[in-house]
Amino acid sequence: MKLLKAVSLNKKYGMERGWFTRNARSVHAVNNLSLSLESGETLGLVGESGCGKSTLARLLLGLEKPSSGRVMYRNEDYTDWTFSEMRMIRRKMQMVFQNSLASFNPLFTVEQIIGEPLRNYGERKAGARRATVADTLELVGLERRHIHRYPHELSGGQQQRVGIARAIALRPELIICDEPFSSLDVTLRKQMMDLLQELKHELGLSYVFITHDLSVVNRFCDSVAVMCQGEIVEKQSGATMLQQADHPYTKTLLSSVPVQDPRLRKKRLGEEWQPSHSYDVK
Ligand SMILES: Nc1ncnc2c1ncn2[C@@H]1O[C@H](COP(=O)(O)OP(=O)(O)OP(=O)(O)O)[C@@H](O)[C@H]1O
Repeated sequence: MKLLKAVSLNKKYGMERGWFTRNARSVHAVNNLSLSLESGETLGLVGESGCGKSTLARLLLGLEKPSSGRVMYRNEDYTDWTFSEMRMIRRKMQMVFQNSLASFNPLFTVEQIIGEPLRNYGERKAGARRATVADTLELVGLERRHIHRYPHELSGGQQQRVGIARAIALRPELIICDEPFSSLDVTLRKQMMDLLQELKHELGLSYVFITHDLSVVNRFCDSVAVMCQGEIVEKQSGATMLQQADHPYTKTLLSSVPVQDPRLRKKRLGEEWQPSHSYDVK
């Protein structure tokens, strides 16, 4: 069953008319891009900085409208839906950000942060909200005592766990993760990847996972799409990608990223592996 589908998406910035934008150069951030995601799939989206990954995420979430092309959720075309029409789909599609702290209201406690989407979607009873928040905290590996803490009283890993808890509070079907663990150290990153994997099985989630880290793709993604200058230049299964990349851009990407399975790296690039150069998260 296709959960999400994008057909010939284009997003151009700087095309608006006005004194401020008149002389600005336009940017073709997403260029004739099509992709689909099956229910239960984890799709990795990799590509260098500025290639359009976050723009694509915003288009898929309906936070921005494409210049042309269509987006569909369970065969429902929501491209032209208004903000309020998007409500029911937003409930099913959530996002985890690179820097959760920046996305939290600093005056909210953990309980309020995780409870906010529940309140927005009609859960008026404080007791029921608190029970769901407590269940959700447990799911992400935080304790009840964290419920009254403010974001700045949490470690970076705990903040990301709260970001995940907020995303799953409404029990969505799809989570779009935009480099959620890039600020964490290797050990924490592995713990968080394991957590997402457990949640996937427990809650039946699908993921679009934006990352620079090819070891994540290898370990976590069922398939991977490589983006270059707003286009998907290659899409394959995660393991195949690291063994048989076709597109020259993907090969460059593979050779420039230090995180790789040492055996694959040796096989792909004919290099001797130096243990000190690897920080594989396995
Ligand atoms: N609101 C905007 N207005 C104008 N240009 C934008 C806007 N958002 C993104 N861009 C441009 O679109 C291009 C793609 O940006 P985007 O943030 O999607 O890339 P990215 O692959 O997510 O980068 P990174 O990995 O660094 O986050 C960039 O050239 C960026 O400057």
